[in-house]
Amino acid sequence: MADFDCCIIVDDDEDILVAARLALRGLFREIVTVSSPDKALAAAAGRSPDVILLDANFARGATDAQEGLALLDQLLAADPEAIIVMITAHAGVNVAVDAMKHGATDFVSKPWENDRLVQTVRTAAALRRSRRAAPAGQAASSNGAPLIGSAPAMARVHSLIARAAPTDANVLVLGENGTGKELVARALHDQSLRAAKPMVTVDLGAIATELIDSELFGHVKGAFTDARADRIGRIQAADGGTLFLDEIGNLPLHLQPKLLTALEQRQVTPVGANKAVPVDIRVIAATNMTTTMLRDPRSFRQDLLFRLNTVEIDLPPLRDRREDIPALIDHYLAHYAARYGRTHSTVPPETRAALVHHDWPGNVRALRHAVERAVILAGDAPLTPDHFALLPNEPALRMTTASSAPDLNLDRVERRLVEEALKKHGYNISAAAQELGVSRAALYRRMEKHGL
Ligand SMILES: Nc1ncnc2c1ncn2[C@@H]1O[C@H](COP(=O)(O)OP(=O)(O)OP(=O)(O)O)[C@@H](O)[C@H]1O
Repeated sequence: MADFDCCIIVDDDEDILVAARLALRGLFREIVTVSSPDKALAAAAGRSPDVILLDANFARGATDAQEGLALLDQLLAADPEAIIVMITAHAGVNVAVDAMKHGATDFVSKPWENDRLVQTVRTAAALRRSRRAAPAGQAASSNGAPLIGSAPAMARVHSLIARAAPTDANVLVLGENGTGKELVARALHDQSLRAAKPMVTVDLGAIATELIDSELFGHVKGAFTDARADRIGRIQAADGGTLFLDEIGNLPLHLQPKLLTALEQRQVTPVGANKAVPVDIRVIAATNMTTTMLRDPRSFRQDLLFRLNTVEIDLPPLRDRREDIPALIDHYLAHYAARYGRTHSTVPPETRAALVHHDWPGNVRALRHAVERAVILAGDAPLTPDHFALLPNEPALRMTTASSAPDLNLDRVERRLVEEALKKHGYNISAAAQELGVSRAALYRRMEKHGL
């Protein structure tokens, strides 16, 4: 089941169109490729795509991205909510910065790694989805999805967001996977004085360790074997706006002093460059590390922590705020019923009780997936706990026992393995993905598939 509806890819290079289509086909029900700028507007107008992947340069040999930026402006004028990811290439480092300033959501540099392309586009598409999901007036942020929750711990979160957002203070968001850390980051940015500028996300759990340095700080041509062109770092791309460092706990210890220096001196030096570039950013970081792990200097430098956590927002796990579960169910029920053309408007009381009683180790993300799955499976019949495929609260998962024949159903075995890996690693997605031998993005796909 593809996660999103439609992606439009605009590029004059057939090879890029084919490569991008192949890489992204698992994410979208429909992928439309367009090879000339003049057809892009019509393609977008008719479809309301989740993401438009847009090449910066069309005219052969052009590197100044004028055509791409002009088209970016036109697409955004036609749909100010459009989510556009710019494809930048041999162009100077400024193209990515310019694109973000013109309103692009993100950028990918050619040649890309498929996993990274998928991750970037998935994040962008999720942003589009959350913008659409926000009913007018309910949004916690000007254009983000609503952060639902009125339990006392959430009231504190809302109040901290409101107070911290308009300041330039760095914010550290703590919480288990799926508790809404990214949503909080988005709300902070949207309610900040930097809202009109980009929020650039770096998911440190999704980038291979050896690439983090150049991803954050950029590099100059020739800095290392694969550095065939200058590449802008994400810190620089966030200039004027917000840098969201997701899964900051995955920042390798040896790069922590470099980030600290960049934050203190407000400048970055791309790998291989001899000149620093000034940057003006506000940093929001998030992690699922426990406070104890975070305060352990063997895993995290305390001086960097001190820089990042001027304000700390602690998101409670869903099992500690069960009173919010009914509102979350209703919200996602309305959302998915509309999406799949179903008539469900409520969840019967006994089903609701089972959902409130469930521990939700995957937190709100898992609840959201469970509701989507139930809406799909139930058709127009009343929703029962079975439709939500809840696993017992106390895990008693056994692969096989001597007395029972092994269950070799591939789908169920996969679900069990994913579930076991998640539990073993306390729902740390990066660690579970590593143990399973798949990328983080691939693990997310399987979690969604199995409603975990
Ligand atoms: N309070 C909430 N109200 C509505 N939806 C929520 C809430 N919290 C989380 N969600 C939804 O749950 C999903 C996961 O949220 P999000 O990505 O922000 O979590 P996260 O803590 O950043 O997860 P991870 O650590 O795994 O990256 C998203 O689809 C988000 O919209």
